Amino acid sequence: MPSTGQREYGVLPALDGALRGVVLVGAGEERYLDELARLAQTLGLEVLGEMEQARRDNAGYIGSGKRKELRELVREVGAGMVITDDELTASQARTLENDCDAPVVDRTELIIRIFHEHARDAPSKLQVELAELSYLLPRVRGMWRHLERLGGGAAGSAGSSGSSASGGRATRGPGEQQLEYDRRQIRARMERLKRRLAEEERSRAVRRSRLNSTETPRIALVGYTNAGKTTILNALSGAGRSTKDRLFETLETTTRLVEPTSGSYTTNGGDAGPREGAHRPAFTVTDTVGFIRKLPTQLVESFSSTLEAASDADILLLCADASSPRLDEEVNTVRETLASSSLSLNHIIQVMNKKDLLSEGDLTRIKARFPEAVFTDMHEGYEELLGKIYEAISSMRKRMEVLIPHEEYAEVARLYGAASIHSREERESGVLLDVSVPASMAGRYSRYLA
Ligand SMILES: Nc1nc2c(ncn2[C@@H]2O[C@H](COP(=O)(O)OP(=O)(O)OP(=O)(O)O)[C@@H](O)[C@H]2O)c(=O)[nH]1
Ligand SMILES: [Mg+2]
Repeated sequence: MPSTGQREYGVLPALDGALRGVVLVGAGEERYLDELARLAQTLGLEVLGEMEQARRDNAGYIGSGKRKELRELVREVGAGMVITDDELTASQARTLENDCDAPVVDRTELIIRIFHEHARDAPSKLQVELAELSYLLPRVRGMWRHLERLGGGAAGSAGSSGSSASGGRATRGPGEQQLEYDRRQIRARMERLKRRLAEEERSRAVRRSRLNSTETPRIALVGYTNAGKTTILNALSGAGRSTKDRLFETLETTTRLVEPTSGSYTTNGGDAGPREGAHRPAFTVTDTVGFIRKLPTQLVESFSSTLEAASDADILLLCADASSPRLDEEVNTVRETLASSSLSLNHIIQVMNKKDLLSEGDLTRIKARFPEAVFTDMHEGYEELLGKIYEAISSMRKRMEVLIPHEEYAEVARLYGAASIHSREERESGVLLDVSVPASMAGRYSRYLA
């Protein structure tokens, strides 16, 4: 198989350097070229032009007149590639490619490529490869030509024997037999990947059940891509996870333990700080893969761990980029996706991040619309957020005042880490504690009720 410069798990060839200048095309009532541009930039592409049409054309995405205009535009700005804001069928892509005389990449392929670039751990890589193959399968015929154009003639399709990958293919394309062979190879590879993912899923389920059996409250950070979830995880836990101004920077869930003394946050007295003798419980925070509107169905598997984390969580932090011009839609995309996966949304804390990018006027307006939200930025708001988290943890717990005899000190020690301790007082007969304990521990301590 010819070398395409792709990584070993890759299916789509690396984009040829000459194609890096692109023209974006959006058709239909819902068009989001600003977001498409950010997706393109995340891949290092340069947007040279844009074209929109309110009506979607069945044959070639945009109408035939527009396709001619597009051809002109592509030539005029010297673009190497066209990117559409919606997924195209193989025949729509072919029509558009022919008429505008440039390779066409649709929104789905673009997002899959970003996932490919950003996948770091083994499960993410498997999921991305599966997505690539399921995208490729119905497009095998067109792909030969498409891959060749994108990869500068060095295309090798997934699982292909490579026998027809050389010589003359540009004009003739592969024969029926070769196509059937390719499809069979792709399906076989997909089956293998699914089996491996199922194994991963089983071991993940074991890990989850182990985690779920502990008393430690679980918090999940979910939200639109680029909202600042990882930034908040780092701030709360002192983790040094990568945050970049790229879409889908995080492609794997990760869980950190936040202990009252850990992390880069400090409780410097003040109103939000705990009282004398008070002790806040530890909790775990899970960072997840971001959401996006019109999520390619091929990538749903990549979000399963996000949805799992969300459904396991006791408290959800819904993060939004408050400075986004499409704030409402982004909040709704996240809420609707969660609602449609029938999660119980008991404890939700809405976090409006990137407060520093808001004007006074916008801040006031958004506060009025989301009165319950906590506003954060890289410098402010984490104390308030922690306060809300502990409030939610307490509300899931039973508050009780207990007097534990000194000789049973081990029972006091057990409370630290698992319970919120609101106050502690040494008495002659023992330690008097005002605590909120997880419901599962309430029975154990009821014998000490003061
Ligand atoms: N100005 C400003 N930028 C922020 C703030 N929080 C995060 N950012 C930046 O926004 C970008 C995205 O932040 P991340 O924490 O990676 O966002 P994410 O939600 O984890 O994104 P994905 O993993 O891609 O879904 C980074 O460049 C951050 O530095 C903030 O409060 N203010
Ligand atoms: Mg992230």
